[in-house]
Amino acid sequence: MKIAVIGTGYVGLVTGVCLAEVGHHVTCIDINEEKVEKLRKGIPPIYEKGLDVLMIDNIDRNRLKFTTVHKEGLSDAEVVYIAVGTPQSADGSADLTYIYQAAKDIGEHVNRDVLVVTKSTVPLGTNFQVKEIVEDHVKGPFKVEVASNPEFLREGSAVYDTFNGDRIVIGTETEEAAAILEKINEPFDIPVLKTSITSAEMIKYASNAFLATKISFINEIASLSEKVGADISDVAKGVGQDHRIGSQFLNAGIGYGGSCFPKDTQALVRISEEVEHDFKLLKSVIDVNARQKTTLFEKAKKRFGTLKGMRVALLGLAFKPETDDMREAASIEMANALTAEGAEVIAYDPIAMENAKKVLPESVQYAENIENAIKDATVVFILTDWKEIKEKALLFSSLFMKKPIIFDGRNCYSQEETEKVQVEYYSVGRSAVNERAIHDSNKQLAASF
Ligand SMILES: NC(=O)c1ccc[n+]([C@@H]2O[C@H](COP(=O)([O-])OP(=O)(O)OC[C@H]3O[C@@H](n4cnc5c(N)ncnc54)[C@H](O)[C@@H]3O)[C@@H](O)[C@H]2O)c1
Ligand SMILES: O=c1ccn([C@@H]2O[C@H](COP(=O)(O)OP(=O)(O)O[C@H]3O[C@H](CO)[C@@H](O)[C@H](O)[C@H]3O)[C@@H](O)[C@H]2O)c(=O)[nH]1
Repeated sequence: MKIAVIGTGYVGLVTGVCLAEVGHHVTCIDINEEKVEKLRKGIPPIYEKGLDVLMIDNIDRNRLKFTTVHKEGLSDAEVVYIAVGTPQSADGSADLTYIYQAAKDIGEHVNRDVLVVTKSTVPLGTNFQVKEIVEDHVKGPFKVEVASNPEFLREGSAVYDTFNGDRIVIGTETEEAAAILEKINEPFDIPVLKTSITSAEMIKYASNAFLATKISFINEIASLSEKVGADISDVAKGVGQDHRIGSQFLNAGIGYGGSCFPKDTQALVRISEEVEHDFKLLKSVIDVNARQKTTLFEKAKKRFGTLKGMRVALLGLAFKPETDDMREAASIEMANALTAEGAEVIAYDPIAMENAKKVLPESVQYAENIENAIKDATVVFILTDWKEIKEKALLFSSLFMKKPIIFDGRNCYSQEETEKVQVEYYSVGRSAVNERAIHDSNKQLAASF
């Protein structure tokens, strides 16, 4: 099939590349010339495992093209995917500016009957607006159909997820439109759920809201566990072994971040308000997450009194491992709080440092490896559970720091391992380790700054 994809971000690029991989002829369109220039050379502008190989392969096979000229990609396309951003507006709702512009672009440039498929996460009713805008701008007697085909990929495993998804949701007004999308997706061999457009739009928000709820729930249990002396790792394991609950998304930590959960939970609250529904549960999920983001910093404040003048190592900057995405990363709030406190921050991330430099305070310094980040530091904060950080941070802290102290926002280590290497260790939902042994000497250390 001849397919156009508008937007080459995490979703558009992965979708375009994977559709080409299963045999479709795909043109990806983006307004960002620099991005398209890179893409044409086979260089993905994002870090995503396995994407570069598939991209180059499909460019070579002439099944995948990139352009900034909408007409080039749209005039001949039978199916057009919209995968532009839907960022959070000032009032929390989804900003649909890019969606409306993409719909206008489609209307102005298509030259045949077209099926417009929305992959972007959009509020209920948006697909009908897209249809209206496209119809208002088409320059011929072309039939316009729309479909909601929400995307469930996770950053860091986006290619894998596209070929191994749990379901493909197809929301359409007609059986014909659904049949076209089923045919396109047939090679992926993933179960298809056909629904109305509105239900498909709701499935995406409900899925993200539910996963965010699981995280805030386990973080609340973690806070409680700390107070009553339970261990959240054991608690989450025991809870998750119940198949009705499931073990995934029960990792307590410094809260959820990223390009989706924060904005999509806020957007769903706004969607609810528009129909006069007070979504109390989701509002609490958001509040708990906001509080969770500050817990590690508060613990450190309690431990030291002040962090003024201290050299603090931040390990892991991306919002999660295996991505260079800094959107709503916990490191942003932490770096801001530490800098405001007067701490000297030295940061390390295996992949996200270039992106981090654009959003972290200017005073933050960057180390080229874990060892350099921690060797002169008084305290280490772990914010992203990269494999490399999990493997090295504890050992290196015990070897290279004078009095090793770690605040771990991702529970990377067991209590036993930290006890063994004599590291003073604070995590989430578990009691502190080696706290008393060196507490007093460190208090004196803090007082000397
Ligand atoms: N990132 C994820 O993991 C993920 C997963 C599932 C769903 N989603 C949803 O998918 C959508 C896209 O997310 P993303 O992270 O890929 O966005 P992104 O911001 O990384 O990329 C969007 C791209 O669209 C381009 N663009 C904007 N307007 C355009 C236009 N008129 N014509 C051509 N290109 C245009 C931008 O230049 C940009 O490159 C959002 O609605 C998001 O909520 C994202
Ligand atoms: O047990 C957990 C699991 C995740 N997180 C955090 O939650 C955030 C989101 O993680 P994850 O869901 O793995 O990453 P995303 O790439 O943001 O993917 C989510 O958001 C996408 C965009 O809508 C959806 O497509 C995916 O299905 C959905 O998982 C990150 O900050 C994680 O650190 C936790 O704190 N504890």
